[in-house]
Amino acid sequence: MNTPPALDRERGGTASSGPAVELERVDMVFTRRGAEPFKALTDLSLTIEPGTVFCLLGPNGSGKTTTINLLSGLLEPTGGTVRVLGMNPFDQRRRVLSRIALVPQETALYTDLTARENLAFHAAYYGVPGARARQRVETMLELVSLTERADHRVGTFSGGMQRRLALARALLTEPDLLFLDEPTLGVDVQSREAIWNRVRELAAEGRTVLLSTNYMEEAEQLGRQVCIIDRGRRVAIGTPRELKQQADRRRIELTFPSEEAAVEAAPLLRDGFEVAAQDGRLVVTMPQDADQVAFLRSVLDRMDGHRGMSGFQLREPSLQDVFLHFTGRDLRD
Ligand SMILES: Nc1ncnc2c1ncn2[C@@H]1O[C@H](COP(=O)(O)OP(=O)(O)OP(=O)(O)O)[C@@H](O)[C@H]1O
Repeated sequence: MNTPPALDRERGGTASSGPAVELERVDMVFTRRGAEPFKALTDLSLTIEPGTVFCLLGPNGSGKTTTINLLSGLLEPTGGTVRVLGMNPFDQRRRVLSRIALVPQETALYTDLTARENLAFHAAYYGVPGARARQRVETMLELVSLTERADHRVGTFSGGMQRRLALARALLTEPDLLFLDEPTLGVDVQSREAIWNRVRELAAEGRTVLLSTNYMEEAEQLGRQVCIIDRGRRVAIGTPRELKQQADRRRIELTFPSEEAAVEAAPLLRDGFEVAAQDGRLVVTMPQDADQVAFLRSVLDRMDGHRGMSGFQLREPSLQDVFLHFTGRDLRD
């Protein structure tokens, strides 16, 4: 990027009533001399509505960064169409860049400069006028709780603090659309909470956020919509709730005072139930179309008279179960 994109919203105006992002049947094949072509994305379609948080959930190497690079105009798809705020990001890169912000995995901060200097430099580069820039820098430092460390060199910051500063930098220019590539990878719990809260606020302000992650909890906490990708293909898309309904892994957990008590009770359910003993619990998986109440009753009937059982809980499927359901593998494999 040699010339900063102008921050002229009027000039960059587009039909803002449509989706913030649209990918339609996108393929991305990388070719390198002497190597077999590699298909990083296959037939990927998704739509992101404005003012929402959209999570792209997938394991390492599934194509999340490639997708973000296509949306930022850094790559041109080898098939299909990509539209960002109604524009083609590869052909209209300057206009798209004036409306979006990208927080890549590598934060690319100036480690010899202080936090405040990093932000001031970025604001100047993007042409934010002086007085406005000074005010925005202070507001952003405050927002990511780095005011007290504002005059410390960034090289002395933890990974989580650097991530927070990178997010603050991205927000200086008040983008309509943010791409966050695994924003909490390896960060401490406080920074993670701060980043999550900020992402929620961004959507509440009407901005659109695309966040890539391989943490299911993050997708569940933040995503209005979640798209699960695996090996460059979309395997499922929907709200966390819709995805979990499809996963069909509702379970009843029976609790026991000890591992031995659980193991001892397990034979009562062996016949006709899918049951596993885990850390002082028996986990009984419900068949797809089972009526919840009738199923619970039949499990408890079987356990009737078993003195050791201390309680039970109904467990909804997790996004981990969803991934397993659609791919046959664990997300962490
Ligand atoms: N320029 C490139 N040339 C060749 N292959 C590439 C290129 N960029 C990415 N890939 C390959 O495409 C696949 C998807 O990579 P990508 O970085 O998009 O995955 P990711 O889901 O973001 O993973 P991670 O969480 O590890 O960043 C990987 O197998 C990667 O090696």
